[in-house]
Amino acid sequence: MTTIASNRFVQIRRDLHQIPEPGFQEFKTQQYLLDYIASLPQERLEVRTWRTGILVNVKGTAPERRYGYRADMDGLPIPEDTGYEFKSTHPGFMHACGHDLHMTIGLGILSHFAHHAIRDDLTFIFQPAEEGPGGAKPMLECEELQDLMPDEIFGLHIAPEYPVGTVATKPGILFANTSELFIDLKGKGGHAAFPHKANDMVIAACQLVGQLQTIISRNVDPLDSSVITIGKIEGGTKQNIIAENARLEGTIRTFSAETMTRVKARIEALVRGIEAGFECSASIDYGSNYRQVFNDPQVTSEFMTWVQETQQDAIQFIESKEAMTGEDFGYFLERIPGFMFWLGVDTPYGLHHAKLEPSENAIDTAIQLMTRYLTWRASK
Ligand SMILES: CC(=O)N[C@@H](CCC[C@H](N)C(=O)O)C(=O)O
Repeated sequence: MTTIASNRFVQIRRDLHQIPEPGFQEFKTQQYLLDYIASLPQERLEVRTWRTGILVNVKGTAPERRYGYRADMDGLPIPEDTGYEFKSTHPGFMHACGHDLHMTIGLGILSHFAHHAIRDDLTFIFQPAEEGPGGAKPMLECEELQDLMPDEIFGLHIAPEYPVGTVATKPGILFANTSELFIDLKGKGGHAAFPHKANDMVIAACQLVGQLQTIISRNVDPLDSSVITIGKIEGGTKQNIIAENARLEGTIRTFSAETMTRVKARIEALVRGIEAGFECSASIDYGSNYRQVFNDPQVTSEFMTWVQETQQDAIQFIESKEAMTGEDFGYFLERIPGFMFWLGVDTPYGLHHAKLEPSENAIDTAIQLMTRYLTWRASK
């Protein structure tokens, strides 16, 4: 059964779920968050905005350190297919990666500390554009954050495969290095009946998709997990017109920067080969690149011990493996020690799926866990 507080946060989640917006266009989302934050006791709060992001300084009573908590804000271009009564009101867009829960949990933790002062300062970061083009790196560098820069920072990500009440993380690398991948091919269009008078880019693109996978299977150490996914392929305009242009859109995942460099070198070699073989021209754009999410070993191990020794009644802890997901939270952790953890939300469909329905019972679990953890840290 959910408590009165959690019913309130369940409603907040449902409100946010209905207004998913793309990166750096989270205008309604930002306003909703600001309105809620304005409803909290203001004596120890200082609120700043940066583009569509929000920073909230919660002043401690006798601060010795500053702890940060980050939640991402943006939605995904996925037509929602859940059974929710509170479906997205933005056609073609959905919170399909749990950012509605991430923001709600962030508000819940913030609300707790707006009502219950602790010794140390807190910086809450509501960050835009995690799914792309990436808000963490520019937000880290923004003027508004500099005097609120935390000494340690924490975040979470929903995990559909784990039951509610599960927290999973590990010291060291948790998420992969990522690079987006956009390849455009240009040949010569023509009539479908006269292929010899044209230069078909559909067939060139199809050949390239297959060749790209040889990088993972033939050029990368099988023990050094890496991924190339081509998520979208476009080419042509009509069934009886030979395609002059084709476009591949994908993403690369590696656990080391060196392997990312190696993979990109092979991509470029294969694309040059397609140009020569199909007498076409090609361009490659790597879009946004994210650092690996590297959990500080000391801080993370201490958190793991604290959870297992003090929260065992409410939390089942799992030491997780690395995952090939990306998260630009990695930029925060590159500069500030801290960790990210998986939060179980017990749902059959996975991240980025149109039917994702994370359990709302996880909201209270996460709020309780992080308010207890930060209270403990600020009393040590
Ligand atoms: C947790 C999660 O799903 N993160 C995304 C991050 C996307 C990074 C970038 N836009 C890319 O596509 O590489 C993921 O896809 O892992």
